[in-house]
Amino acid sequence: MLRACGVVKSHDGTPALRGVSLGVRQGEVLAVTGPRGSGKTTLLGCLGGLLPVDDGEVWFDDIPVHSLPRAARERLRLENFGWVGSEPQLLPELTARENVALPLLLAGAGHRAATTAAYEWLERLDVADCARSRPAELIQSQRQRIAVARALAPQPRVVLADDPTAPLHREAQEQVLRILTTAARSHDLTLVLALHEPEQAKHADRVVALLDGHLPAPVATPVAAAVTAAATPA
Ligand SMILES: Nc1ncnc2c1ncn2[C@@H]1O[C@H](COP(=O)(O)OP(=O)(O)OP(=O)(O)O)[C@@H](O)[C@H]1O
Repeated sequence: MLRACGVVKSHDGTPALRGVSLGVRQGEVLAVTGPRGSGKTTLLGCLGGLLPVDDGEVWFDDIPVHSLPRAARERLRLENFGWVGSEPQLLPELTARENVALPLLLAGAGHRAATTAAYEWLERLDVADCARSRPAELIQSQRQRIAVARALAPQPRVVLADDPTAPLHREAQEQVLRILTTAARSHDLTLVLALHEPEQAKHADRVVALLDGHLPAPVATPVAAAVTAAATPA
């Protein structure tokens, strides 16, 4: 449902993607791993219509994202894509619950339905007791859980999560990744995760590794890797 074909993208002359092709199936959890600067954020930005590509194509179902004018790309993004960044970007003047309810209200939900759904997502993310607090009153890991709730609440078709566990300690990282992947599987969302730590990719159905803006070779899926490891004599 989401495809990049030979995508090339530079930032002010700095090459970030040098001809990347990959596809993501509906409902798939794909992890993109790679060292700092390998192009993960740029790839997610191009897939999600945040960044225009310099060359190549990006398709969302049968929609050519690469050739949409900016306003149409923006609309497509708002209607279909959720984004979780490595830094929670919440509106400071709104409470946690209002932050999560906002995209639902913007999509046309009634006030009561939006605030009820927002509270349920805050509960799932284990931050329901923060519902009435404003971001400045909360710690970074609580803000990040709220940002995850905000991305999931409208149940977009695709969630792009760029190093979503960066501000969290190890135990919370595990929990947030599990919530993201479980929500994806139970709601048939497509989830693309950019991850620094390759071991976090165990939550994904498939893993690809970016290096210097290239996708050198497919990496074994966690299942295939486990089978290979089991078949290899110690
Ligand atoms: N806004 C920008 N201006 C200039 N260069 C940029 C910009 N954003 C990214 N780059 C460069 O593009 C390349 C790819 O960066 P990108 O952020 O996509 O990689 P990444 O794998 O997500 O890195 P990180 O893990 O540090 O987030 C890097 O060389 C980076 O320095």
